[in-house]
Amino acid sequence: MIAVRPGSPLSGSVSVDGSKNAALPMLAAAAAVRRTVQLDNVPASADVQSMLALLQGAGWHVAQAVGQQGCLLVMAPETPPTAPDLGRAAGIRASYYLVPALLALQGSARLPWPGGCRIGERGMDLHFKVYEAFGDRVTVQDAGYMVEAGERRTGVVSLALPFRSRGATIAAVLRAVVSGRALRLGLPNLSPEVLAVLDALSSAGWEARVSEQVLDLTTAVVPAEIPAWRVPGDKIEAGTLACAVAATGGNARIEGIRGRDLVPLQAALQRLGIPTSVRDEALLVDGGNARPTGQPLRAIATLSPGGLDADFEPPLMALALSQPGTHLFADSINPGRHGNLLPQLARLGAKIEEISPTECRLTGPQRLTGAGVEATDIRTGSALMVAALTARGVTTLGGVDQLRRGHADLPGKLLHLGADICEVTP
Ligand SMILES: CC(=O)N[C@H]1[C@@H](OP(=O)(O)OP(=O)(O)OC[C@H]2O[C@@H](n3ccc(=O)[nH]c3=O)[C@H](O)[C@@H]2O)O[C@H](CO)[C@@H](O)[C@@H]1O
Ligand SMILES: C=C(OP(=O)(O)O)C(=O)O
Repeated sequence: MIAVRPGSPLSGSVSVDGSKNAALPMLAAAAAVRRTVQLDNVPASADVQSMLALLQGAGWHVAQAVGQQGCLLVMAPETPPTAPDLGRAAGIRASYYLVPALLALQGSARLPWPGGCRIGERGMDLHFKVYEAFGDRVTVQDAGYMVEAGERRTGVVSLALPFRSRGATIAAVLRAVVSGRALRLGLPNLSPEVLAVLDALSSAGWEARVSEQVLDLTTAVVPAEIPAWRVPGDKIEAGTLACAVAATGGNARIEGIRGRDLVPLQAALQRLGIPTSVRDEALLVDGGNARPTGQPLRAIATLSPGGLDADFEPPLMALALSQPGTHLFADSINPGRHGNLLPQLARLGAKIEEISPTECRLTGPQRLTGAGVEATDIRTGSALMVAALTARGVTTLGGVDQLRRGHADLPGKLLHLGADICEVTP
């Protein structure tokens, strides 16, 4: 468990780790290109460890660079292992990113339904449409699904998604990579995580052109040198730390980010009257000079390019509890998220009006009181830590394994900024 008590305003500098949600598809992309790839800034979060174990279980060799934390070499197997071990696939959502690499390696991919955060129904129908567009055969069973590679074909594969699914966009891109075919994908997801994969592939012989409506992927000259990819800094970890700093009225420098990934989060903080700026890959949060506006925050999760990532919504909700105004929150992308988060915030005394299972409204500032709470998913855990920093008394957070799935050490980073936080054994 983690125990959190309110204390002085957070201050100082802290660096974020690489993004878990960018590292996962980048590792799958490294597997899909079937050549040695170097990846840097790979976070040590539990889901990333599971992905590495899956790659190794399927025959890839993963070598840790000596003395360089977070720097890995991913090397493709010549032949598939006789008994692949994909036992951890049900534990993470992103196991589905491995389908294209497995098709290239062994002609089929049999996987359990993806796990990850329990935040509502999480379909794979669009992934299956992608594979069928490439001529693959998909079979679904109670426990999971199987994709079998169709006959080798040539020519451009053209399809349009009905909505901008991040997972289905990555599936289409990586399936194109392993088949060596060009892709024209309508209504792609253009989140920083997808763009990070496209950027990485550009150093491995693929060229992507994107507009809001279409993603075109074509082959280009394959460079001889080993592609070296860098996982972008975790925008969600940075946003969570920014909310924590702002909630305590502190000033801090959050390093290791790309400014463009944080624009929607900065817009939300600005609306609340909390000044932020980006300089030299650092987000500066000036909570000490906040001028609360009392304006309503509208934190609506969206898959649209440049919109608010769903994973920013929980820490913003925790912050908004301390900010004047009536604030609205919605996440229809992850329909079970509010069902996890709201009851836990209620244990701290938060009064939140549920308009529907995916929309809610709250009026701040509210006085919270420490209590025993549970991290029922990654972002519920991190949001509860933000809320606990302003709650009177001690908050104990259980379910820390959930938190660690997404962040190698979020409590350590808060501690570094001066939070009164420690691990306790119940
Ligand atoms: C590992 C990872 O990066 N997870 C992120 C990813 O999740 P995830 O991979 O679920 O994101 P998608 O954009 O693919 O899915 C969005 C929604 O569409 C649904 N859907 C998706 C594909 C499909 O074939 N059928 C279908 O119904 C999903 O169940 C989900 O409700 O993006 C979410 C939205 O930004 C984030 O909250 C998650 O943290
Ligand atoms: C929902 C998340 O992850 P996953 O999709 O892997 O469950 C998350 O990162 O908050």
